Amino acid sequence: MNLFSEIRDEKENILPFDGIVNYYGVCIPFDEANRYYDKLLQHLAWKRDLVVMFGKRIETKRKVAWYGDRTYKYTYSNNTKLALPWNEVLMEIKELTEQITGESYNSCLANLYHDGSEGMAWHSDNEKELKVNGAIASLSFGAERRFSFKHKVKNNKVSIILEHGSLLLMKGTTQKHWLHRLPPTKKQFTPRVNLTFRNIIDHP
Ligand SMILES: O=C(O)CCC(=O)C(=O)O
Ligand SMILES: [Fe+2]
Repeated sequence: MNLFSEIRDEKENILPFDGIVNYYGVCIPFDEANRYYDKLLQHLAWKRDLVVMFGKRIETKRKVAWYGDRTYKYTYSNNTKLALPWNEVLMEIKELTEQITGESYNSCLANLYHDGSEGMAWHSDNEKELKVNGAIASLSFGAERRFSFKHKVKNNKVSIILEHGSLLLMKGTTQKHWLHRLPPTKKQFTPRVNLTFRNIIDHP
């Protein structure tokens, strides 16, 4: 079954089962979202990411930056990152996200896609450092892009367009049962900034 949906009702779960994903739509007014977009491009410590593809470590064109309450370590693709301290713009957006979603977050992974040729392959955010079944809030700025979910066993698919200034919340057992990705597209030529607010388990 291939289910395509663009749902704006914040109360509605866009997944049919085995997880909860709420699309809140545009939460940040256009001018405000523009201001954040410019600030994020300018003030985040953007660096190319490392991924493992066909057993090889590859540097991506997509850039990332990672921030948190403390210098948390986060390891994926055999690559350990240390969180940087929050800056002003991220703290402002984090507080806004906490108000809207009613959840709290202690870290943020930021992604910068320069154009539609850059995306992110199927994965779930289930690294050992992340709180199990913790809420992950995803904010989008700049170019609109499609975001897709695929069930790990049943192959159900759900897609949504992430708009400038929008918020998507993944929670419950979503990461356990579903993969997600940002597919590349030939239809976008401008950058997109994505912020995913998460909770890292704070080991003493
Ligand atoms: O860019 C996005 O919308 C999603 C990014 C993502 O899935 C991640 O950082 O884990
Ligand atoms: Fe993800």
